[in-house]
Formats: sequence, structure tokens, C-alpha cells
Amino acid sequence: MPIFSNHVRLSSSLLQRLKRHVTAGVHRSFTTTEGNRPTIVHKRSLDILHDPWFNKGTAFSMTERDRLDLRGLLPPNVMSPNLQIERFMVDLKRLQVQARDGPSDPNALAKWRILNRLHDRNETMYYKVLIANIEEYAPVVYTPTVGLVCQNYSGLFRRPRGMYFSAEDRGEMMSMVYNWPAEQVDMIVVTDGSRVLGLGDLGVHGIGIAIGKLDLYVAAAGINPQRVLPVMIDVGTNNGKLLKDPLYLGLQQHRLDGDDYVAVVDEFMEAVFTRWPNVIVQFEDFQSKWAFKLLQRYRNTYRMFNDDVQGTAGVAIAGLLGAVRAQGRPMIDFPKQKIVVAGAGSAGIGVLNAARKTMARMLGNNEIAYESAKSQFWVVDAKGLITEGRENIDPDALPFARNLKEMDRQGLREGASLVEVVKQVKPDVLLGLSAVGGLFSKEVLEALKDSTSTRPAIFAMSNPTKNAECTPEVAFSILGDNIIFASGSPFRDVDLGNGRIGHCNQGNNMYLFPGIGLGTLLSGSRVISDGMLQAAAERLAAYMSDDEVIQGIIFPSISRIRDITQEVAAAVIKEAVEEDLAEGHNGMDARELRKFSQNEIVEYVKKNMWNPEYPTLVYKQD
Ligand SMILES: NC(=O)c1ccc[n+]([C@@H]2O[C@H](COP(=O)([O-])OP(=O)(O)OC[C@H]3O[C@@H](n4cnc5c(N)ncnc54)[C@H](O)[C@@H]3O)[C@@H](O)[C@H]2O)c1
Ligand SMILES: O=C(O)C[C@H](O)C(=O)O
Ligand SMILES: [Mg+2]
Repeated sequence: MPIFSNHVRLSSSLLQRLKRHVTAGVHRSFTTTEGNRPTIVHKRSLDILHDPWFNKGTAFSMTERDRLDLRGLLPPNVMSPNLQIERFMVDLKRLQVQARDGPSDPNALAKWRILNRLHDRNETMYYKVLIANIEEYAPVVYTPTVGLVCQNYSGLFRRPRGMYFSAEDRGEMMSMVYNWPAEQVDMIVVTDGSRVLGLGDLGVHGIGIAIGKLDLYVAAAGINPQRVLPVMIDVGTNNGKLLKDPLYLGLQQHRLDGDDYVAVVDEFMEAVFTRWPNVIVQFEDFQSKWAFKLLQRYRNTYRMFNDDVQGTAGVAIAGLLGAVRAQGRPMIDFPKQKIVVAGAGSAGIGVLNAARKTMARMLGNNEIAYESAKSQFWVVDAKGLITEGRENIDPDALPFARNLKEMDRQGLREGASLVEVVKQVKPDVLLGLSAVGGLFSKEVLEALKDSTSTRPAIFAMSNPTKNAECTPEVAFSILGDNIIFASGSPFRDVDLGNGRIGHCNQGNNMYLFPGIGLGTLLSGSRVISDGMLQAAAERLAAYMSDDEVIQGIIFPSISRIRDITQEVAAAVIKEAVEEDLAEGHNGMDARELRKFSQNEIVEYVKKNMWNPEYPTLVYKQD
């Protein structure tokens, strides 16, 4: 069957170009599932059954069983991939039947265990299940359950997944990186476990967060699972409980700091980029103290980004623009919005910087616009309202510190509480990235009733569920149905009676990071520029129709995540080409990319996404 037979609408010139590209790619990759080409394997018998990359379990055909010395090692009934999944789902669904009282932690963990075991033995089937049921299982393999998994990791740990670079490995990283079996790695998600969601320092157990993010890279962006690598940089932990816990899996020492810390991360970066010069590294859940510094240190030399700072910023911008449209106003009115942000860490500051820049661009894109835009923000952290009167102010928060005299005129002062700020400012938007569950208390939400907006917006973006600044039930019950609500972790929509629905949007960076990674990979850009991130955010913002936005739906359902990711990746590629950063990928050179129309870029993206289908396996001796 010709490779492109199912894409009859492609123009013939694009078809030729894509064919050349795929053919070139096949010769370079060490295993491939593109088209119907067989995958060459260098193992047989039980070794195949024990390798999750190649295992098909009961779906091995009889001819394949013969070819790979598997006859007799499996029950005789050859199952179709669909029947195989049906059998697996019986086990998984049994948990739902037992969970009469709604979702509970033990139930979520039990589901995670079943899925994780499948992940360990048959990756193709695991991603088939995940992609087909993404709405149901993203909250199990990703936020919020992944937080619980990290908190319980020493008991849950079975087979290792990913790589651990520890402070003890200094001087060895350049060679140990070759212990990873894949010749090609496209995406690394790395964490040092110092700020896992809103759960604090979980040390080496934070590896779960890198695994969960990469699950979405495969499910949403179609990155080949053989080419993803979760990484934990273990420099110790400052979590007193873990330091004393005999069952803790990581280094039981206080975290390295200062130059010692940077030296470890430097060595890791050098090692992975030496072995895989085209890899993309996503930094995840680093405490803000290091998140910004490492981003500045590496972003102009390596293909990397920080998801909590940059991915979150883009998702928040898309949501904030959606909130403006939901008021029936054009996006260009964004610079008039009064925004109170609770939380000035890596995520909060990332959002503030991006929102300020977006406003400035809309106001004329000059120095004056940039200066004036900052007066739209009031930032409250653990010590209250941040003003120029703050002692030892964090340099990253300094640009948003309010002038004391101006605050005095507004009836506010240094350290004013969130409720005071909301009362005085009467904001259009209240956005939380504080990691403090319930911070948007009844009092705060009551104060928001006086908002000058026709439709106030509440973004309770902290994760996991228990850390959300408020629940949609509380928000809708206090403020009525004329609000916009988004949360970082998934909540159900709220039934407001009389057929009315209070829509709960999930404002999570999962809508951007897979597309940022995929777009960067396929463009071959050497760095990830602000323009590429901005293009990603704008594409997400434009994704929702006017009808949806007016109903209060400002983010898409996660069931559309593969489609959104494709669109975001295409926007990232287009921008990389326009900024002359694209160097091409896998036989597709940058000049070809430049000739592509918007639709052709989207087709190019689709063609390069991995799908969970079993390839034919052919054995060849090493
Ligand atoms: N929805 C998303 O896509 C997304 C993305 C990134 C981060 N997050 C979540 O955002 C939260 C914060 O992440 P971070 O990296 O910025 O953490 P961080 O620890 O760097 O920052 C937390 C900030 O909250 C402030 N804070 C603490 N108590 C407060 C209070 N009572 N009132 C106001 N502010 C208070 C702290 O002073 C600090 O500035 C986490 O829960 C994380 O899971 C969500
Ligand atoms: O992991 C998530 O769900 C979003 C974000 O990266 C976070 O740190 O909370
Ligand atoms: Mg994160």
C-alpha cells in the first residue's frame, strides 16, 4: 500500500516533497514505524516479550511467533489489537464499578498502577489506550494523580523508567549518558524535584512528573516513545521527612546550591547535547530560585525551555485573551484589563512578563507602551501586595512592585492582603499561581462581586486539585453564572440548575508544551525564541470559536489535544521559519519548509506524528 494513500487531498507537489522527506528519514532512524515498513529487531524469544518497545503480547501473529521464536510462549489464541484492549479494559473498568463515591485517591492510584504495568510491558498498547481515552486517563497519568504518585513513589517504584543523574555522578555524565539504549532521543523532560506541582520538594521521587509530561508528548504530540527520556537530576533534597525516611530512593543529603549545583546541571546539559545534538530539553518543576537562572543560562545556546515559566505563560495569555472575548469585547481590549495575580514564583512571574509584553505589543510595541502596561497588574505573594517598599525584593518581581504613593491613593499599602487588594482594585481577572489551596476564600470571592468587569474571570491555576485557589462550585455559587472559570487541575462542570452549566476550563500548560516541543523538533530550530512561544500562545487563543467563548469555554476539551497540538506545532514551525531559525529536520530542509503554505505545514506535522500501531517485526542478528 502506498504510504500516503489515506491522504488523498494533499497536493501532488507537497506529496512529492513529503515522500522525499519520509524516505530520507527512514534510512537514518534505527527503528521506524513509518508507513508499513517493518521494524528491524535484534532480539528474539522471551527478550522480545520482555521489551515494552516491541512486545505485542497476545497480538503476535502466528507467522511472527514463528519468525521470532515465540511459538509456545504465548497462549494460542491470537488476539486483534482491539480485542486485546477490550480484555485489558475489563480489568481497568472494574475499578470504576467499585468507586461508587466518586473519584478517590486510592482509586486513582490503583488505576495508575494498572496503566503503569501496561506501560512497562507493552508501550504501543499503553499509548493506544491512553490516546483513545485521553479525557479519562490524562488525570491518572498526568495532573492531578501524578502528584500523588510522586508522593508515594518509593512504594510504587517497580521498574526504572528514564535516567538519574546524581551529584555522585559528577565527572561521569558524559560517559553514563551512553547507558541509555536509544540511538536517538527527541525529547527530554528534566526535573530536580525541588517544586513538584504545589507539593514542594519531593526529591528524587519527582521523576514521576517528567514521566507524566512525556506521556503527553507521546499521546498529544506523537513523539515516538522510543525517543523520549525522563530525567531526574538528584542533587539531594531539603525535605526533612525524606531526609530521614529509610525508604527514600534518592541521595539523603541537603540539596547542593550555588556553583556546585550549577556545575551538575551544566555537566548534564553538555552530556545529553553531546550524545544527541538535536534533542530538546524541557525543564520542569524546578524551584523558582533556579528556574529563571537556568533558563537565562541555557536558552541561547541549547534547544530548551522551561515549561512552568514559558509554557504556563502562553496558556495563561490564551486564557486571558479568551476572557476578554467572553465579555463580548475584541482581544485588542486586553490592555484595559485590571489583573490581580496571587503568586510571584516561576509560574506567576512568567505569566506577568508575558502578559505585560502582550499588552505592550497591542499598545504600540514601544518603550512607553511597555512601561504603561505594568500598571495593569497587582501582585500579591506570601507577604501580601508587592510594592517598592518591600525589603529584599526578589529581582524577578521588582518590575511589578507598585509605587507606594500610587498605592496610598488606592487605599493600599505594602503587604496588603489579597482581600484588601481585590476590594480596592475591583479587578477584571483574579489569577492564582500560589500553590495555596482555598486562597480565593469566600471573602475574596465576595469582594470580587464588585469587579468593574461585565464578566469577571477567575483562574485558580495551582496544582494538584487540593492546591487549587478555589473550586468551580464555590466560585459559581458565590459569583453566579456570569463568570469565566479556569483551573490548573481538571474539575467537572457545575450544574447551575434550569439547564444552565457553569463551565470549568482546564488552564494547564499541557495545551502548549507538546506543540512547542513538536514544532521545535520539526522546524529544526536551534533555540526556542520568544516569538515561537508567542506564536504558540496566539494559536491556542484563536483555537476557540466565538460561540464557545461566549458560552464561557475558553480552553478546548482535552479530547481535542492531538488536534490542538498539531496546530500549535505548525504555528511554532511557521514562526521559526519566519525568524530564520529553522534548519530543517530529518531530510526536510529549511528551504522546503519555507515554501509550505499554512495547510501544508499542518500536513507535514501530521505526517511526522507517531501513531500507536504495531509494526511488523523482522529479526536480524546484531
Ligand atoms: N496550571 C498550570 O499550567 C500551572 C503551571 C505552572 C505552575 N502551576 C502551579 O502554580 C503553583 C505555583 O508554582 P510556582 O512554580 O510559581 O511556585 P513557587 O513556589 O515558585 O511560587 C509560589 C508563589 O506563591 C506565593 N504565595 C505563597 N503563599 C501565598 C499566599 N498566601 N498568597 C499569595 N501568594 C502566596 C509565594 O510567595 C510564591 O511567590 C503550583 O501549584 C504549580 O502547580 C500551574
Ligand atoms: O504539571 C502540571 O499539571 C502543570 C504545571 O507544570 C505545574 O507544575 O503545575
Ligand atoms: Mg510544572
